Formats: sequence, C-alpha cells, structure tokens
Amino acid sequence: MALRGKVALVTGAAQGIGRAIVEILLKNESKVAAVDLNEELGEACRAQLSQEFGAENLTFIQCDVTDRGELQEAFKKTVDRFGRLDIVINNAGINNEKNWEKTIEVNLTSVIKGTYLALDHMSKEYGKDGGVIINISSMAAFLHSPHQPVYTATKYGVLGFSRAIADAAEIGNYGVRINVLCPAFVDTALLQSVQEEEKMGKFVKYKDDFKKRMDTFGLLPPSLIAEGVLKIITDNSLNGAVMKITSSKGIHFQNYEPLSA
Ligand SMILES: NC(=O)C1=CN([C@@H]2O[C@H](COP(=O)(O)OP(=O)(O)OC[C@H]3O[C@@H](n4cnc5c(N)ncnc54)[C@H](O)[C@@H]3O)[C@@H](O)[C@H]2O)C=CC1
Ligand SMILES: CC/C=C\C[C@H](O)/C=C/C=C\C=C\C=C\C(=O)[C@@H](O)C/C=C\CCC(=O)O
Repeated sequence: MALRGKVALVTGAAQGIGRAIVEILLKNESKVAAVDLNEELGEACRAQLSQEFGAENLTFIQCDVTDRGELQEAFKKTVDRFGRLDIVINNAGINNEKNWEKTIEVNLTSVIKGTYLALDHMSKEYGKDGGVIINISSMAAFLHSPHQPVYTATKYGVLGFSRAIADAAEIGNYGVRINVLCPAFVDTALLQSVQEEEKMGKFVKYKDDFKKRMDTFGLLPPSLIAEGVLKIITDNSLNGAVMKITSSKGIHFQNYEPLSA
C-alpha cells in the first residue's frame, strides 16, 4: 500500500513507539488520528507534529482503549474527520504485574477490540475498501520475561490472535492484511516501569536482572520500530507475518514451518 493520502489510526500515539509511528506516517504523507489516554501528552504531540506536517493531516483523539464506547467513537471521529480509514495500528500497551487484570485489558482485550473495529471500517465483508492492521506484540512472546508473566501472556496472545485473524481475513477475502510486530527492548517511558513497585509488585525485586537483560540485548530507538511498521504497510505480500526487531538482527521475520500431519 502506498501511503500518500491514506488515513491511519494509531493507539498509544502520544509518546514512545506510537509517536514515532505517527511521525513516519506523516513523513510519508498519510493523514493520522493519534489516539491516546494521556490528553496532555497527546495534545503536545499533535501541536508539535502539526507544526512540521500541517494541522490538516493530524488529529488527536483522547480515548481509553479499554472503554468500548470510547474506542468506537475514536474510529468514528477518524472517519468523520478524514473521510476514510486505511491503516490501524493497535500499539497502546502497559506493563503492570500488580494490576495484571488491567494489563490484559489494555494489551490484549483492547487489541482484539481494535482489530474488530478496524475490520468494521475496512473489510470488504462489510463493503469497505480493504486496509492494513498492525498489532504490536513483543519479543517477550519469544523470550518470555520471568519478571513479567502477565505482560508476557498478553504479548503471546496478541501474536496468536493476530495470526489467526489474518488467516480468517485471507480465507474470507476481507481485503485487509493483518500483521504482528515484536520489538525487543525499546528506549521509551514504558521501560522505566520495571523499576517501580506499583507496576511490578513482587517482581520488582528482579529489577537488576531485568536491567542485565536490557544491557545484554540492547535498547532500540522507537524510530526503528516505525521503520518496521512502514515496511509492513508498503509490502502487500505480508499477511499473518511476525516481524521481529532486535539489536542483534535488526528487522527480520519469524519463520514458521508448515504444519505436517
Ligand atoms: N518499550 C519496549 O521495550 C517495548 C514496547 N513494546 C510494546 O509497544 C507498545 C508501545 O509501548 P511504548 O511506546 O514502549 O510505551 P509508552 O508507555 O512509551 O507509550 C504507550 C502509550 O500508550 C498509552 N496508553 C496506555 N494505556 C492506554 C489506554 N488504556 N488507552 C489509550 N492509550 C493508552 C499511554 O498513554 C502512552 O502514551 C506497547 O504495546 C508495548 O507493550 C513491545 C516491545 C518492547
Ligand atoms: C516494561 C516493558 C517490558 C518489556 C519490553 C518488551 O516488551 C519485552 C521484551 C522481552 C524480551 C526481549 C528479548 C530480546 C531479545 C533480543 O534482543 C535478541 O537479540 C536475542 C535473542 C534471540 C533472538 C532470536 C531472534 O531474533 O529470532
């Protein structure tokens, strides 16, 4: 898919990986709805990027992705503002092993909701024009983190759900490609949460081990994840693909051997 004139909705867009994705989409002449819970950061993101890319190409929508009504309204506002929807990136995520139910709500349940809402607005099964969905998982879905059992579970879930619904999209001729992106450690605010007892609960005692892992595997810039998103959007051959981004191998894909009887 060429990006010029296309309309994208990005969740968790106010900072970190989401903001880097918004920026690369704007650089490639897309129009973007930046969706985030944090109104202050979201408005700041909109103001700063609008200066560079034009206010007509970017809108900020304050929304809690765990609230079905708010998320539905965010999709509606996007189509009302820009007239169409072509790309959806379910990126919003948290790390909270203490309030682990919240982690499941944000990282998994809301990604599923966001995927289904994206299909409502893009799938040919509903008479729409097709599109691309990218769900953000993590390398935690390959190298589980003993310090984040529930975070890890949500990322496994995003990967499994996305691969399955991508197959459904192909079988059902939705005209929508659905792919997963699994970054390793990325230099964002999220990583700071591993130092905090109110986020890590009893696992905070392992924070030094976590730091060692980060030192071992290295920290990625959010801009590299955004490049991976661009590659997925512009490569029409990708559906059900699992892109991994690590310091050791850069952007690469998980290979899955065909299942033999
Ligand atoms: N930072 C890292 O090392 C890695 C992050 N990821 C994933 O990438 C995604 C983005 O993470 P980062 O940019 O690092 O985090 P971040 O904390 O820098 O940004 C996340 C954004 O999501 C927003 N958000 C949180 N809960 C929300 C909700 N209920 N509704 C709407 N927005 C909400 C926050 O306000 C924030 O702006 C997450 O899914 C995370 O699990 C994956 C692998 C590595
Ligand atoms: C608070 C945010 C929490 C976690 C951030 C992230 O979601 C979790 C990452 C968990 C594990 C990361 C592993 C990283 C591994 C690498 O970088 C690789 O270079 C080394 C290991 C194997 C590579 C295998 C492959 O690339 O196929």
